[in-house]
Amino acid sequence: STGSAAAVPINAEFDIAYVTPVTLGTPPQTLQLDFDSGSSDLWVFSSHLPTSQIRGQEIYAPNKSSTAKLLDGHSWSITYGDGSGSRGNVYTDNVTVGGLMVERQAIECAQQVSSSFTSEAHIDGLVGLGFSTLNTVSPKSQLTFFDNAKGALDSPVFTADLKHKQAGTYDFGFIDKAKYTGEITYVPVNNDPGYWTFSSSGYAVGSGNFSASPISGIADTGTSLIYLPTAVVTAYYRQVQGATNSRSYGGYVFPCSATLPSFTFGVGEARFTIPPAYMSYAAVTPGSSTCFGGLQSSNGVGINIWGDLALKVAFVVFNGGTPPTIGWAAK
Ligand SMILES: CSC[C@H](NC(=O)[C@H](Cc1ccccc1)OC(=O)N1CCC(N)CC1)C(=O)N[C@@H](CC1CCCCC1)[C@@H](O)COc1ccncc1
Repeated sequence: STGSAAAVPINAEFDIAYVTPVTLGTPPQTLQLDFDSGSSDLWVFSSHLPTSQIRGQEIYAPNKSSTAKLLDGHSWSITYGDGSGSRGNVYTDNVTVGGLMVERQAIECAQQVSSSFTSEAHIDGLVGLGFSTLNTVSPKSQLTFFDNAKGALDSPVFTADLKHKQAGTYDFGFIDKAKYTGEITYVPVNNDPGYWTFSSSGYAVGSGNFSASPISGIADTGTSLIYLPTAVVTAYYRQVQGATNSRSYGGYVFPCSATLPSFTFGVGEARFTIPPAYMSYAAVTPGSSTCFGGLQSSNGVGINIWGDLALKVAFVVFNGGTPPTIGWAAK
């Protein structure tokens, strides 16, 4: 079997996250979920949430689904890198993504979400696509949608074709040759503790020379930006007039009028260049002439992260075979 579903940017201006329609239960309840290769819980806004924590999101009501079953005595609680979090109880039910159905998928129903989730009306929950070792359900941890689907897939892979300010796709079980050009460069994945961790072969700032120093980081569809070591980040912002690392804004900012260099990263012999226009994010406050950089330091995060900003200039194959690998191709 295979599946294919749209990845739609939630913000018309900046690609800060992408959501994908997912149907849950019988009769089907459709929610817009953020597919996140940086975590491994499938959780949703639910009928178990206080209404004060729901502001425009769609909810999943297990008691309205004839195929929902309570996973008795199980709970979950998760905190993300940006400090947001949620927790609740667990049901199993049918979950369908782009024509691909998994029966008895653990659906983690939120009983509490942090304020940043309440204020993000476009995200009704997450589908974790990291390795199942990261799943937070207790006392028995649960499998991700991908791990549950894997055995039935034509090939044990999913691919991400994210785009700038337009809908892309997540495909499951097959590699669509129409979505990329040239060859796919595969590199090893270290899935301990459970991220899609791979080694980039180096980077270049603008037209500068390529620095061939390996950078270990995670391929993370659930993170908007790129978080890399300080040496890389300072080399980049040294080329940006008026750039500063702002404590108050929590990262590198610069005048929105600044001329930005492109940023190139390597995967094996392959090279991927992020154009200058993609390297600036929202103004720090609406209407401000100070903009937030797409490249930030990983110092405060603890791991290097290749988020949507890097993923959207490539076609990426998450190969869940043995051993797992990750493939990057131009498009
Ligand atoms: C440095 S990990 C920060 C990262 N969260 C982001 O990237 C959020 C995404 C977002 C959220 C809500 C609206 C719009 C965008 O966006 C921003 O933080 N920003 C974008 C906008 C920009 N102006 C400021 C910075 C993050 O926790 N991801 C996790 C998934 C994420 C959680 C929040 C909801 C959306 C999905 C996940 O993959 C990585 O989990 C961990 C990473 C490292 N150790 C532990 C966990």
